[in-house]
Amino acid sequence: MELLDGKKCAESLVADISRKVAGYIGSGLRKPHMTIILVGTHAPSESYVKSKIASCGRAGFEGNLIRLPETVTEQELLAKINGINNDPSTDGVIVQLPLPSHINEQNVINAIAPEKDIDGFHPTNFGRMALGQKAFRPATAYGICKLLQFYDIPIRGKHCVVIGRSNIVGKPISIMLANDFDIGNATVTLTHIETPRPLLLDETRRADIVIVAVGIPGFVSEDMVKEGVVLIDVGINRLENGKLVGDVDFAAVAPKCSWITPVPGGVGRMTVAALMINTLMAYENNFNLT
Ligand SMILES: Nc1nc(=O)c2c([nH]1)NC[C@@H]1CN(c3ccc(C(=O)N[C@@H](CCC(=O)O)C(=O)O)cc3)C=[N+]21
Repeated sequence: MELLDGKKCAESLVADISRKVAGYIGSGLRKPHMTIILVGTHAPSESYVKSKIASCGRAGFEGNLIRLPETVTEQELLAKINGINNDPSTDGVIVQLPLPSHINEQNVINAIAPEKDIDGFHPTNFGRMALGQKAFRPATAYGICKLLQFYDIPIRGKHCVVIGRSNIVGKPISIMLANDFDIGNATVTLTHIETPRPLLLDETRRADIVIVAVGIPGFVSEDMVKEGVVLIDVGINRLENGKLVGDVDFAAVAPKCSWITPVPGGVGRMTVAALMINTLMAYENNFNLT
């Protein structure tokens, strides 16, 4: 069993980005600029936002955090986004999810200018991604692709089983793995929490690569996978004792895997790295650098 080390891979990608940025700044351009909007004070969001801002610092980006109160109205939030859309000093914007229940998340995502949507959540980017056009790829799915590439994990011709059908992870990663223009050309089954158990087991036990994003600690047990599987754990679950765990019963399942992502230090790190890649792309688009 070997670890797919998201921390190491992310650090290497951010080092590449910072070299490019140093070159751009050396030629007189401003820094790439990521803006994050955080509504309220949801504790996990605070921690994710902190790691994004820290990553901006390491890459030579400007990262700024706009805090809005929990009580902000949808209209006020949309107005703020509109202001950032029209501000040429910001290349990319993230509205940290989840939002308070009185705000419709899809309305907010739809309000972000597609050319600043470094999360890759806007329908325009999702559609362009699915169709093989230039797009911001959804950051977690893109980060997983980068991690598989970094470790030279073969994808072509493999049987991949994705568990979880969210718009931000399960759906896009299943498309990207199957596409012939991403890292793709895999054969993919998209399963989810309502997949009948026997059908789910049939799929996961045959899978060469399993990607799980359901948000349930210990969901993937040892009996669900075959010997030598590549296991990508997207879950981030905080237990009552404060420990961070994924969706895989790591101690029991890891010995069966050829490769597995740890939590922490796996996919979470890659999500942040992918956001940095997307921000650099937004910046390069703005300055016609590629
Ligand atoms: N608009 C939006 N874009 C996002 O990209 C987004 C979001 N909303 N909402 C929440 C999820 C989650 N997410 C993570 C980011 C970093 C880590 C990360 O760095 N995790 C560290 C540990 C973090 C810790 O210790 O708490 C690790 O896994 O090693 C994890 C998860 C981004 N998300």
